[in-house]
Amino acid sequence: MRNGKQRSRIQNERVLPSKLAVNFPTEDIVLVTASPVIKAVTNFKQVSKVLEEFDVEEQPSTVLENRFPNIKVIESGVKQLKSEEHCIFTEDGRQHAYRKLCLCAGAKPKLICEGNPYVLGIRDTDSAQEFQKQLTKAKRIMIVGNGGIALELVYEIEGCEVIWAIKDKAIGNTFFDAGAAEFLTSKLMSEKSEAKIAPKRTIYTIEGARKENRSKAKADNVGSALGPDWHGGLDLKGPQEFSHSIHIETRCEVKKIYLQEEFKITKKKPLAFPKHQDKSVTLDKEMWPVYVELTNGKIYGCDFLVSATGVTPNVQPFLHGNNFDLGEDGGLKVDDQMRTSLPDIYAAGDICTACWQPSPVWQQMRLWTQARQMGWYAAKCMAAASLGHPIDMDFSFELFAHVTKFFNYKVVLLGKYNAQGLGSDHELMLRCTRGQEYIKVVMQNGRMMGAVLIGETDLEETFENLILNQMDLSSYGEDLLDPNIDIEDYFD
Ligand SMILES: Cc1cc2nc3c(=O)[nH]c(=O)nc-3n(C[C@H](O)[C@H](O)[C@H](O)COP(=O)(O)OP(=O)(O)OC[C@H]3O[C@@H](n4cnc5c(N)ncnc54)[C@H](O)[C@@H]3O)c2cc1C
Ligand SMILES: NC(=O)c1ccc[n+]([C@@H]2O[C@H](COP(=O)([O-])OP(=O)(O)OC[C@H]3O[C@@H](n4cnc5c(N)ncnc54)[C@H](O)[C@@H]3O)[C@@H](O)[C@H]2O)c1
Repeated sequence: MRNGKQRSRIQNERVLPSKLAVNFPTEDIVLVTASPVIKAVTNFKQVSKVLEEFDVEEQPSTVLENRFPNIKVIESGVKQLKSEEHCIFTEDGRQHAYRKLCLCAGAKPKLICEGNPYVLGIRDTDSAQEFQKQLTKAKRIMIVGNGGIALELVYEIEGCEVIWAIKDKAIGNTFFDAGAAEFLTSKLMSEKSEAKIAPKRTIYTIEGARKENRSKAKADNVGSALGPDWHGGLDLKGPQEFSHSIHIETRCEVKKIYLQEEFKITKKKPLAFPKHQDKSVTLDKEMWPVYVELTNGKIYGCDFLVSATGVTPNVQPFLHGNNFDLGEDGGLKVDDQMRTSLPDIYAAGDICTACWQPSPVWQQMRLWTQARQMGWYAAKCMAAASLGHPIDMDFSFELFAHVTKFFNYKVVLLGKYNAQGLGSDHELMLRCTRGQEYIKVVMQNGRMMGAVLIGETDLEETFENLILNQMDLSSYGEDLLDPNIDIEDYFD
């Protein structure tokens, strides 16, 4: 790569080409993308050692090309990879040789009923706009799934009845335990129930049962995925005059979706939208385009469904003829240098499955933050490999750290925030002020392993340090969460 004539061709990922372009100003860096726009990270803020906050902005590819003259953007989807020949074929009929390649083709929504026109997925700008368009005419929709997209939608949608069907007993299972879910549900169900109660320390067991004392817990081509605040520019409003109208069906999945004509023949009885606090069951007289039968036996009519049921890595265009090792979740397995199992091919972001021995307080989640960090680190690894230099694992993989917003609360997740993989040998400590803050820490052998911080707690930096330095905190006991103790001073 030292010779300017040799080429390094890189698949998509905004961070990665710019990092390479800086490292190798005399090389050709080629960004091949199916998307007509480049997603750029803007307003980047390093909140603490590992926590980052940023916006994501769509920019024309010329912005990148003007800024880095050795980057060339090719706007065409990759339809085939021939790894042995070190080349890719794009939909515009061209062939591109590479010396090193990084695959960053993201993921696709994993829909509950692929191909059904009444089941929408949300991934990119086009699918979000299609959803918005359909919503303007919808009187009732069903949202299936209990992760990031569902949490954002149920809070944002107005003027349309929403039936939220979740597999779990509490909301937001990919981010929260039952305690945090309860804190958020009260906000969702009544924006007015903001009355503060005295701060109270409570301990939750893994099952979420409340105890007053500390206890051992038993414990096709896709566009770029939308980024933080993706709904900010969309008016998620149905045609009706009310703001929120949400009914949650817990512990159920979708059993069958019927079209109107098909449903009429079944003679099954759909339920009306349950009105707030009305326990009586009423049958629905209205006609709907689709009817959804849930595994709990209930049937609801609606205009359409949103399947917010996770993602699957977008590996398909690259598999034919290439013997990649795949992870259990279908991603391209990458090692601690972001290398796939095939020579000179790296991968980063949603498409890959991290297969290195992770730090005890890090796990992979398909998030913008990790896609950015992986893209950055993959570029470093590619550069180091070309120069024959050794490279250490990037610091950002020492600790899982994610900052986001749910229900208008700032949410910070650190380390093993849901005690993932810790077994039953851990304790949870909690401080909660309804409508204001929810703080949970996960402790094991006196060490802090993870934390959930909801609201403006100002604790992220201190907790991040405590998790990273694995200090023995046994002697501090419950003082750790005492609202009258300034914990930052404590550990200075
Ligand atoms: C609605 C929504 C909201 C989200 N909100 C957040 C959030 O608030 N915070 C957060 O951290 N994460 C969020 N995420 C997750 C985050 O967007 C993804 O984790 C992140 O975008 C992954 O980055 P990536 O570069 O791996 O993939 P992507 O951003 O999906 O980029 C993949 C790129 O590859 C291109 N591509 C695909 N196939 C081909 C091909 N065959 N040839 C050429 N190019 C191809 C695509 O056009 C795209 O440009 C959200 C996701 C969604 C869907
Ligand atoms: N603020 C944020 O950080 C944020 C916001 C939106 C999306 N995202 C990310 O975008 C991606 C897509 O979001 P998402 O919400 O679709 O995925 P997700 O992984 O966050 O959640 C998927 C949910 O679907 C449920 N599920 C899976 N299969 C199901 C089925 N057959 N029936 C019913 N439920 C099922 C899972 O239990 C889980 O609750 C994820 O990587 C997510 O982390 C992040």
